[in-house]
Amino acid sequence: MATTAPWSTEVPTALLVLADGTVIEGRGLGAVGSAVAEVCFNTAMTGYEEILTDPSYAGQIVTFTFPHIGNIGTNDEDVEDLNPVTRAGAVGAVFKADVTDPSNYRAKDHLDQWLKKRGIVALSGTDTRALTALIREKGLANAVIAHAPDGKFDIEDLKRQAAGWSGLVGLDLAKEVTSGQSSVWKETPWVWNKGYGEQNAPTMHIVAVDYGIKRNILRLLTGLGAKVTVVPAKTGADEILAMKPDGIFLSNGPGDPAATGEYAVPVIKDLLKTDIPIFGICLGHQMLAIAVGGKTVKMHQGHHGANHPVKDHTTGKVEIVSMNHGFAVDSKSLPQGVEVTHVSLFDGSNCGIALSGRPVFSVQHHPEASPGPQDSHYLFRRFVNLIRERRKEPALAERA
Ligand SMILES: NC(=O)CC[C@H](N)C(=O)O
Repeated sequence: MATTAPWSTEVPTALLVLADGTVIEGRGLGAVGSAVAEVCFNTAMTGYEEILTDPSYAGQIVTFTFPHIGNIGTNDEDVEDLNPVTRAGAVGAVFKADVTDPSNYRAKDHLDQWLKKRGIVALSGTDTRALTALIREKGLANAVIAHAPDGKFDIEDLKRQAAGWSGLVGLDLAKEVTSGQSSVWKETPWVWNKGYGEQNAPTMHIVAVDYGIKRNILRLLTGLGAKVTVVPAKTGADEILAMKPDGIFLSNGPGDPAATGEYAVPVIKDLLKTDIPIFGICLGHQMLAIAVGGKTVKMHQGHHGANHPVKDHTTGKVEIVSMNHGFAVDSKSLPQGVEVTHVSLFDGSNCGIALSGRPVFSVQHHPEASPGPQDSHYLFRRFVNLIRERRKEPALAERA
């Protein structure tokens, strides 16, 4: 069913075609061409550049519920993907309002040009509330987003492509977006009027397994005094342990955790045989849960936004967090010895686990924010404190 819209007298230059045959029209921007992916919605009001460059969005089209996207332009600093070869992130974007010229002192590029350079196909001028309502009602949808400046589309072919795509379930995308080689990360968090800093006097060594890692995770680790070595997703446990890490970090990433677990889970199981502190975020959380015997499930509409309330059962405190996941750990599947530490106050889904009496924990949400609130930054301190405890060093205050 085509939407009736104010531009219906014009020729639409972009289409979003859902697997059920729904056709949504709009104006094209960004890359010309098409992309098959899962369409989700993100409710964050800021941080579109970080969202679109989060490698966990590989295989997805992001519908922004905030109506004005692009008005602060783009810069070279707010990107979150690490691998310059894959430039992983969302493959498509849907906006309500047309993108205006950038107005911000940090802007380097217009969002339209930036989307083109990154190969992201986008559509503006559509009713994103209606699309969001549709996803909430029917669930995350497989779709094709297409942009043709002359407005010529083979709609039947687009419908076939959307309906024919097998979807994210069973898809391992971490292997597509991970770094090709190990590297040392030195950049520390952004400070007003100074920009990013550099960590040149680390006091501990963290090895971060890159399943599609976000830069701000690395910055927060270096900011707490770590040297961080980033290693590719398929690095073996022996190789990781040979680097003599004080702590091991399991990153976020795209795709189905169950599919990624095929190579990641055996490594995590081996790492769990040591007493080295381990911290996982999002995909890393899901794979840690699988490694200890739990299961993940596909969610109906996923969690993508920067205003999700989560309760930390270990302190009783509620934090407002950044989220980006379409799969979740099934709390009921977790064996004895695995504590549920965090729960979503939106739907009760699992948001964190810890292994009883061991320095191992993980969370579903994104404590690094970027974009989003910084309520959960304390989790990086919790991880660093586990490392400090093992090294018999005094703990940092959990909140800065
Ligand atoms: N941000 C992430 O790491 C996402 C994890 C996983 N791909 C999911 O969608 O649930």
